[in-house]
Amino acid sequence: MNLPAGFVTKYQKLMGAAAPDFFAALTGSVEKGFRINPMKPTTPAMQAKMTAPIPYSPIGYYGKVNGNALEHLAGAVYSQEPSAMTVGEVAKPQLNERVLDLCAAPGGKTTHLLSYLNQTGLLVTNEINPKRVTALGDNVERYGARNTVITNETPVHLAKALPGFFDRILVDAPCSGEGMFRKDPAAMQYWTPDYPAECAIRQREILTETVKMLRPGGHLIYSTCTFAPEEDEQMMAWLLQTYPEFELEPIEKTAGMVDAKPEWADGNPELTKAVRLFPHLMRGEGHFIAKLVYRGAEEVKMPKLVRNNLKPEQRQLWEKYVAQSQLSGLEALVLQAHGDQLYGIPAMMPVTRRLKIFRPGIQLGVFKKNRFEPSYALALASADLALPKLAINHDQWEQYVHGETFSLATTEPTGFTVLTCAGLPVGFGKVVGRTVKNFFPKGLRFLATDENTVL
Ligand SMILES: C[S@@+](CC[C@H](N)C(=O)[O-])C[C@H]1O[C@@H](n2cnc3c(N)ncnc32)[C@H](O)[C@@H]1O
Repeated sequence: MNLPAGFVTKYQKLMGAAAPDFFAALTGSVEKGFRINPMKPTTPAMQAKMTAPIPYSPIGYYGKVNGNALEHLAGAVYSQEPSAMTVGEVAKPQLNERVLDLCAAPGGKTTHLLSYLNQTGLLVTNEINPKRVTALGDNVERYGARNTVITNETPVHLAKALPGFFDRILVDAPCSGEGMFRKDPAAMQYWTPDYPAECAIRQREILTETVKMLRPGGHLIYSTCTFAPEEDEQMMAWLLQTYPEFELEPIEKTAGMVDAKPEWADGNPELTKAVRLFPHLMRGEGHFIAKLVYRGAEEVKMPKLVRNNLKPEQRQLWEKYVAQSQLSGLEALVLQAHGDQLYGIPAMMPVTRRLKIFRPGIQLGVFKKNRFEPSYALALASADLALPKLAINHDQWEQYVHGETFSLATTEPTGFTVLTCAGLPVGFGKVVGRTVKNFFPKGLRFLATDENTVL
């Protein structure tokens, strides 16, 4: 791998004696990792893989997972390079907080935040790019979140709609991606000596809107996967100068993390509280993270919250399904029909008419003529819900994800049933006697074999 010449010249100066080690690491091999989803059961295959814990994350492990494996498709594991896991650990929300992940696709940090919210509070997860928001939706659905609203908005629009609203905001900023050179060498093609300064302009615009959305005492976590001081220390120096009501909070440094470098910005010693992750000092690709607290005093009046909007006949169909399936655990959600789709909206979500909402909550199912059909998303979010469940083996799971109808050894109660494999909910089937009709989403079907689904 040939690093861009301008990059080498710049970092020879900045890194000094450490430059050869830094460059050598950037041309070395990529470090892989995965997180487990604490809201879902751990399968034996996961246990067997969880041999090398990541020291700074209780849910992170070194190693690679297969995207076709049962555990990945059922949202029990998430593939994430180890240094990216520091962001979720630093951001770590408290239960019941209102959290915004402003630059969220494909959802690595979002799923990490969800692990700590544990179905409480509210996560508004936003992606500006309409193409990338789909992947975010898929990952949130697989993860089984019931407390999440997905928006497809600009920071400007969000700040207008939700001023002073959030307890915690993560800005995992679009950046020059120098920490991705090893993982994705194509990132080097975009790099020019001016690129970090161009990215910094956009980051300042994003942060200018972000600060408007925090409550007094709220936390802002800013991260990049680049080494460029313009986007890291200099961005935080600018923020502290421009918004004196923000203070940096210290981040604990372990496993090779080092203090951020005031000498790469305005010399403000406070900047050492932020953290740098370099690939020659730790097992990961590289990141910069800063955590700030907002000391402003002005409370904003909380907006009106979402309300149920079901028509009487829709309510009846839903209540009939709840009674038949003895479903419980969703009582806290606000129910809204959008067309024929039923959504469960987190109760802490305000009414925001002007926002582009990609998914207003968890999609619970569809109203069909005279009946309600539960959704794939509900099955994936049902690990801790009371619903009819039926254990299937791995061979049956392979048939299921291929879209086949399959048979059971015994007659089971008729109706929509969450199928579980190795304890993990994998989707709905409709049991009729000894036959399971297939409700695995058509767009996700694939030919699974014992070989291509090994975790
Ligand atoms: C570093 S990536 C996010 C990675 C994500 N947090 C994760 O962990 O999977 C930055 C994201 O910011 C988005 N973005 C680009 N320009 C933006 C802008 N002006 N405002 C907000 N987000 C932007 C990009 O589309 C991209 O998805």
